[in-house]
Amino acid sequence: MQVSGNDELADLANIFNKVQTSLYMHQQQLKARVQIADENLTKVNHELTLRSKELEQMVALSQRLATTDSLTGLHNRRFLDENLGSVFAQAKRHADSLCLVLLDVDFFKQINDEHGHAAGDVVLKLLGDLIRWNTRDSDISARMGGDEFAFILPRTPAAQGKVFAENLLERTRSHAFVIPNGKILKVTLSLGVAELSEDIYSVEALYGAADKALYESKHRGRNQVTGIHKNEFF
Ligand SMILES: Nc1nc2c(ncn2[C@@H]2O[C@H](COP(=O)(O)OP(=O)(O)OP(=O)(O)O)[C@@H](O)[C@H]2O)c(=O)[nH]1
Repeated sequence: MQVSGNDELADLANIFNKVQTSLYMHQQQLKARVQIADENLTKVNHELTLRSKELEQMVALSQRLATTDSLTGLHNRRFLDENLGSVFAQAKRHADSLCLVLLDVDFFKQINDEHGHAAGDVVLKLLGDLIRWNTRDSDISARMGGDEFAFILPRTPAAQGKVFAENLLERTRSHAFVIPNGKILKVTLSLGVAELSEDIYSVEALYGAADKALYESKHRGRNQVTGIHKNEFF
């Protein structure tokens, strides 16, 4: 506001101008503060996004670790058990075929006793690699503990399940297992293959059948595959 003269009106105009200037400065300061706050908020948002991505990755990693066998890198018993229930229910509902295969290394205790626990571990790890190379992505392979492994083969009838097990046995027995002292070991397996049939109503019954077939392979002299269908070995 233009100020001229020296009367009360001029005083008022001077006061008005001072107030206006002060308001303007306050406004500029506020603007600067808002801008800083905005920038800080953007930084915090960015940081939050990074942190939540890290958290997601950590959750995924811990889930993977909880369902992975650390020695072989295959799935563990927990993963297989968690999945068998739903695969079993789906196969029953859609009348699909399904095989459960159980595998046990022959005379594994002898390998440990003769060559040491570390050599036994190497054999299990190499067997894990053979298993990984010889199973389909749609199948589930797991180390159940010790020298025992299991496989869920969805949409697989008994005859095909047996071929899968026999191929794995053949590849294992023709493989040279090199242990840390440089020696080469030959390894054989016993396997049991159970097919889901009308007389099997539960996951436990399917396990029981596969276990019975595996035991039969051991009983018949190991280094072989036994199938079971409706309580008959084949
Ligand atoms: N190296 C190693 N050995 C293990 C591990 N877990 C279990 N074992 C050993 O695996 C051996 C399993 O032997 P068994 O299955 O009882 O018997 P086996 O000698 O394989 O005999 P059959 O199965 O009857 O042919 C035991 O000596 C266990 O101590 C492991 O993570 N690493």
